[in-house]
This record gives sequence, structure tokens and C-alpha cells, in this order.
Amino acid sequence: MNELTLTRPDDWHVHLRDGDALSTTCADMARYFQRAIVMPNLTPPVTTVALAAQYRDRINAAMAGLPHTFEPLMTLYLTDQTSAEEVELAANSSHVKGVKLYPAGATTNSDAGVAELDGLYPTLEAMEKHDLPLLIHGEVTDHDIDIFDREKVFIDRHLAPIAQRFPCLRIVLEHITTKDAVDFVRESPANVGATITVHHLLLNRNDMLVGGIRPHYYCLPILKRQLHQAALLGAATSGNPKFFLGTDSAPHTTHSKESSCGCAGAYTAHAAIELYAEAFDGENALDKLEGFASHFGPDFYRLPRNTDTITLRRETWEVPGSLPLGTESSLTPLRANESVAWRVVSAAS
Ligand SMILES: NC(=O)N[C@@H](CC(=O)O)C(=O)O
Ligand SMILES: [Zn+2]
Ligand SMILES: [Zn+2]
Repeated sequence: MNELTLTRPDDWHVHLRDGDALSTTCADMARYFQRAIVMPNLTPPVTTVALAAQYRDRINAAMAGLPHTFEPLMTLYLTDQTSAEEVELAANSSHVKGVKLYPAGATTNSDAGVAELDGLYPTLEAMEKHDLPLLIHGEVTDHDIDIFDREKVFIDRHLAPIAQRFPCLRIVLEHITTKDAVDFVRESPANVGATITVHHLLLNRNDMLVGGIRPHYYCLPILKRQLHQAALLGAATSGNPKFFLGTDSAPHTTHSKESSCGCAGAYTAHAAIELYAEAFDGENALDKLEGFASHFGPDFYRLPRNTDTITLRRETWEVPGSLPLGTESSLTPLRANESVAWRVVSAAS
């Protein structure tokens, strides 16, 4: 297959950042995605419906003048202080589509996250009652737990009990990286789903660490061994509607990643749907891309599927070595100075 037409896709997990950065992060997202679930890990974090509305306005303002715009779907950052009233307000708002749980210290800008998960139960009860999805960065932060085991231990210690106690709560385990996560989600009821990034489909820890350390492949949860990558590819291309597209495109300046203590996050928004096409092509599963990229996400979030299409063609193009991040900074995108095998040739609307 050399050409593929899909319902226009959406991205169910992205970091757009704020301020000046929005001018480039939004433009990259608006290339082909119609909607995106926007992560709330700003400094300070987006903790209320009012702050989310202001952030959405800044995103929409940054898109003025673009040929195509996308619709930002906002999220709240869950803290020990998130009240049942705020949850109800969010559920009744038109713009907030989920609440994001970051275990304190688990990832970039998660210092305000939750330290004691048991204390959250009244908030989760309100979310279940008002049918507001819980989105999770699923890693424990205990110092004695090896970084490669943190997702599995989170599932065993925290996610399994939460899913059991709140059987009607819709849960998205974000950016899954292990066979353990695939198995947990697959075996859970239909209210538990997962997003999968394109970098976790295309790479494993050997790509990051053999022959030299590649800081632009460093993200959290960290790339795992090849058997986990294979399980993710299997899940994404299975046609199971529990698994859907979430890029976790997370810009950091080149300078802050190429450092003695580099930041976690991979930038993929410049080539996201094209790289997913490569990953699915590698599995001979291009026929499964549309479900994963364009159908299962809106179905899970109970939003309408998009009605227009994009067309990809097998055609090689080069990714620049550096891209602007806002007007002042630059970042190193995934595949910098290398080629991508698929290109979008038309986006009808
Ligand atoms: N994935 C990452 O490595 N980084 C994300 C945060 C996150 O999604 O955990 C970021 O905001 O930079
Ligand atoms: Zn995360
Ligand atoms: Zn993320």
C-alpha cells in the first residue's frame, strides 16, 4: 500500500507549553490533528476550570492566522486540594475533558502532584459520579523502585485498586510502555483505556543507550526493552478500541536536553501522523491505523468522530536538525537530520 486515506486524526495527549512556545507547538499540532487533549503541567499547573479556560484562550489566540486550527480539549491537574465541587464544575463545563493525575515528582513539572493516592478517593468518587475521565501518568516514584519497573509497580499498587474501587470511572493510562500495562488494560473492562506514543512504538532502550547516550530519546516513562516495544506494537495494531493515539509530544529546548541532567520528553508533533504510519507499516498493519488514530479516541471520550480526511503517501522527506520553539528558542525534534518514510499529501476539509 503506497497511499492511505484516513478520517482526520486527533491527539489524546500533548504538551503545548505556554507563552511564546505556543506559536510553534500549536502550528505543529494544527497541521493534521483536529483535536488534542492538552496536558495541564504548566508552572503553576492548571488546577481549576477557570485557569483551563484562560489557557484555552491563549492556545486559541496562538492559532490565529493558521490555515487550519485544532480544538484544544482541556484537562485539570489533580492535586490534594482538588474538590468535588471543582470536579462537578469541570464535568459541566464545555471545555474540560479530563483530570490528570501525576504522582508527585514522577515527571516534568509534577512537583504539585499527589503524594498520597488514598487521600484522593473522595475526588475520584466525584469524578466517577460526574463521569469525568481520570488520566494517569502511571509510575511510582519510590526511590527503591528501579526506573524500568515503575510503571508495573504503579499498576499493581495503585491502578488495580483504583479500577476495582471505582468500576464506572473512565481511566486512561497514558503513554504506556510495558507489556504489563498492555495486559492490564486489555484485561480490564471497557472503561479503562490507554494512549500509546509513536516513540514508544518505534524505539526501545537499546536505541537510546547502545553506542552512545541519546538524550532526545529520553522521556518518561523511559523506553523499555524490546519485548515491551513488541507488546505495544501488538496492542496498537490489534484493532482493540482500548488503545488509541496520544503523542505525548513534549518540547524542551535542545540546550535543556543536551545537558549533564537532561529533561525528559520527546518532540514528535512536527511529524506525528507520518511516524505512526511508519510504525504501522512496519507491522504490515496500515489498515489498522485509522481506528487507532481517528476512531477509538473520540469513542472513548464520547465525542463525535471527525468527518473530513487526510491522505498519506509513501514518500521520503528529511526532518530538519533543529526547529524553533516559540520565537526565542529551538528544539531537536525526533528524527532530526534523518528521514521519514510517509508524507501527508492532502488534507481535505
Ligand atoms: N513524557 C515526558 O517525558 N515529559 C512530559 C511529561 C509527561 O508526560 O510525563 C513533559 O511535560 O515534558
Ligand atoms: Zn506523563
Ligand atoms: Zn505527557
